[in-house]
Amino acid sequence: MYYSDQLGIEPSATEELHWTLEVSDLGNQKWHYGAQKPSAVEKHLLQTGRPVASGNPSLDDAIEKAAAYFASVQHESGTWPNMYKGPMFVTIGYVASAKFTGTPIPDHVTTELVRYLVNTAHPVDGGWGLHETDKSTCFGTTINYVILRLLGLGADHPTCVKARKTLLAMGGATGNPHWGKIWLSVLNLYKWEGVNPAPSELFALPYWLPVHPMKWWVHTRAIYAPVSYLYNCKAQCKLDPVLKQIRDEIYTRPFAEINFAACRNKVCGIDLYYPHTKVLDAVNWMMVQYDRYRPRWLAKWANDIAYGLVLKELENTDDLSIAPVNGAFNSIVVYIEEGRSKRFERVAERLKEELFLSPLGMTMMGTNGSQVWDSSFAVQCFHVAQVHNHEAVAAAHDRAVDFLLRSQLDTECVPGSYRDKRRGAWPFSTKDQGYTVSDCSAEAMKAVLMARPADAELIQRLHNTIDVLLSLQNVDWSSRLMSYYGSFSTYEKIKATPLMELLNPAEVFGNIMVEYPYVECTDSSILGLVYFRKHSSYRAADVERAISRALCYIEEAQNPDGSWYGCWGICYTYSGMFALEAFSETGHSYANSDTVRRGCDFLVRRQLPDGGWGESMKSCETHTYVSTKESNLVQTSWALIGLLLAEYPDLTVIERGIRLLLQRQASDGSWAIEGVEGVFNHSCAIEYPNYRFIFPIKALGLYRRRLRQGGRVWR
Ligand SMILES: CC(C)=CCC[C@@H](C)[C@H]1CC[C@@]2(C)C3=C(CC[C@]12C)[C@@]1(C)CC[C@H](O)C(C)(C)[C@@H]1CC3
Repeated sequence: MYYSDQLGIEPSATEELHWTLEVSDLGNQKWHYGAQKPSAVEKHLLQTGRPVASGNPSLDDAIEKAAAYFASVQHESGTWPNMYKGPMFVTIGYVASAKFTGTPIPDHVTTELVRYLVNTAHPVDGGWGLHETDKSTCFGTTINYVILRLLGLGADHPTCVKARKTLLAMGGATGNPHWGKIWLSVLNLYKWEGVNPAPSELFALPYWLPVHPMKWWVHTRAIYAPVSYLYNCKAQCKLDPVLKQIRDEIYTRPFAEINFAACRNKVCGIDLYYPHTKVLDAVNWMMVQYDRYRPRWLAKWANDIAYGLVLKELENTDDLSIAPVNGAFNSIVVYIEEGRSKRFERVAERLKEELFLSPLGMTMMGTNGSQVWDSSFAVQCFHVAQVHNHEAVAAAHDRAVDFLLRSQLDTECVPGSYRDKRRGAWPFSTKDQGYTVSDCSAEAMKAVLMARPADAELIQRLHNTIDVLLSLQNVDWSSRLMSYYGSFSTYEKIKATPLMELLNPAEVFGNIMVEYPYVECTDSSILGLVYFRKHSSYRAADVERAISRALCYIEEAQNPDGSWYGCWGICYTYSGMFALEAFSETGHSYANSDTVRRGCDFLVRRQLPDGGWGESMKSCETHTYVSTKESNLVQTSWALIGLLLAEYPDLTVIERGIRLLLQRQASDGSWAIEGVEGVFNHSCAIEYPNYRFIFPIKALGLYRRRLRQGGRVWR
C-alpha cells in the first residue's frame, strides 16, 4: 500500500493499466491515458505485485528464464522502456513552464504527478532532497512543495503541512541554491536581484577566450543559454492568487520584508555540496555591478545571441533539447519570443516525452530515456550468455539490433552550433536527442558487431563511428600537462581547463563546468575500438595507438588501493567492472597483470558475508568506498563480471556471488528493483531499472562459460 493510498489520493484510474505507452520506431516514448488492453510492457512497468522467489534454479534454467523474461518485456521498437528516475529537480521544469505559458496540465497527469511526490516525501520529515533517496534539502523541499501547490494540492493537505514545516525549519526558501532561486524567480516567487548573475553577454565573448561558455560541458551550456536569456530580461510569471499564497508559505518572513539582494549567496548548509570559491564570489560581484549599469539595448543584443543558440539546440534535437532541464527553460524562452507559435507548441509537446509513469505515480525523468544505452547492453548480454539465437530471445535480439542501426546519427548539426562532427556516432537515448556520447557510441558499435560480425556494409558504416570516437580522445598538450592524456570524456573532448570549476555556480553539483576524463568512458571506448579492430583494418595504426594510450590512462587513474572511482554508476564497483573488462579484452588477466590483480583484490576485500556486494551512494559523495549492509543484485553482478573477466583464480569467491543472483531470481525469471544504481555529478543518484536484467544475465553467462572451459558443471 502506497502512502498516497493511505491519504486517499487515488491513482488516475482505479486500474493503473488504463495508461498506454506509445513508443516510436526511434524509441521516443509518450504515455497516453485511455482504456486499452495493456501490453506485456505496460504490465511489467506498472504491475505492483511481485511473484515469489523461486528457491534454487539450475544455472542453465536461470539464464534461460531471465533472458526470456527480459525479451518478453521489450517493446516492438526494439527498446526496453523504463523509468529513468531519481533526480527530484526536473519536474519543476514541466510544471513551471506550464504555469508560465498558461498551458493546461491534464487532470490524469496532475493526479499522477501529485501521487509521485506524495509517495517520495521523506517518511520522517516530509521533505524532498536532490534525488529520491537523499536527505531532505532546501532545494528539493522548496521546488517540490511549489509543484504540489501549483498542481492544486491545498496548503492544509497533510503532505504540504509536513513539508512546509521542514522547509521553514531549514530557514525557508531563501536558502535555495542557484537553480532553485532561478525557478522561483521565473515563477515570481523570488526576486531576480537575489540570484547570482548569469548574463547572456557571456555567449557574446570571442570563442578563443578559455572561459567561453560554448567550451563548457554540453549540459551546463545548454542550460545556461536559456537561463541567461531569462536572467537578462528578468522574466517573471504573472502574479496570481495561488502564487501570492505560496509567497506567504515558503518564507520565514513576509515576502515584502525580505531583502532578496542580501540572499544572493545564502545557501542552506544541508544543500551545499560545492561551496563558492572566492574567485566566483569576486566574478559575481563584478557581474552584479555590470548588470546594474549596463544599457538595456546591450542586454537585449546579448539575448538575441542566446536565443540564436536556443534555436540551434532545438533544430539539432528536433525540438527536444538535450535533456528536460534545458528543455523546460527553452520552452519558456520560445514562448517569450514567439508566444504560442507552432515551434512553441512543438517544444511543449516534446517536453511531455520526458514524463514517465510507475506504480508510485508520474515524474519527469533525467533524460528522455536510456534507449540506445540499454539496447546495446541487452544485445551484448544475450551474446555473452549465448542465448541470442534461442527461440524466446532471437526476435527481441534482432529488433534491438535494428533499433541500434536506425539510431546511429547520420546528419551533422546546423552550422554555428559549436557542435563537433557527429555522423556515425550514437547518443545515450534517442536519435532525435542527437548528442554523441563516447561510451554510448562504443558500446553500440560493440553490440552491432557482435550481432553482425561479417557484414561488410555495416563495417563501412562504422568507419564514421571510428572517426568520431578517435576525435574524442584527449590527446593534446594540455591533457599531458593535466595528466589525462589518452582518456575519453562524455560528449566531447575536453575543450576548456578544469580550472573553470572554480566558477561552478551550482552549489549542489560537482564537476559540471567542463568535460573531465572518465575511467568508464575510456574503458568502453577501448572495448569499442578493440571489437572494431577484430573486424577491420580501417585506420589500424590510429586505432592501435588510441587503445594503448587509453590503457595507459586507466593504469594511471587506478588508486593505490587498486580501485577506480566511478562517476556514472555507484561507484568503485561499477568502475572496477569496466576497467577489468578493458584490460581483459586487451590480454591482461589476474595471472599476468599487477594492475588487474590489485583491481580484483580490491573488489574481493569488499565481498559481504552473504556473498554479494553492496555499495552506497556515499562512496560517490565522499570518494571512499562505503559499503551498504545489504548486498545489491546489480552491484554483485558488476563485481562478478569484473572478477570473471579478469580470470580471478578462486572460484569459490565467485560462486558465492552467483548463488546470490540465483536466490534472488523470481519464478518468472525476473529480478525486483533493489535500489538505485547510477549517479551523476558526484551528488545525484539515478535509477537504471534495466540493469537488473542486463548485468545478472551477463554475469551468469560469463560464469557458465568459465565452468565449461574448466570442464566443470554447476552443482
Ligand atoms: C546537473 C545537470 C546538468 C542535470 C541534468 C541531468 C543530466 C546532466 C544527467 C542525467 C543523466 C546523465 C547522468 C547521463 C550522462 C550525462 C549526464 C546526464 C545526462 C551520461 C551520458 C554520461 C556518460 C556516462 O557513461 C553515461 C552514458 C552512463 C551517462 C548516461 C546518463
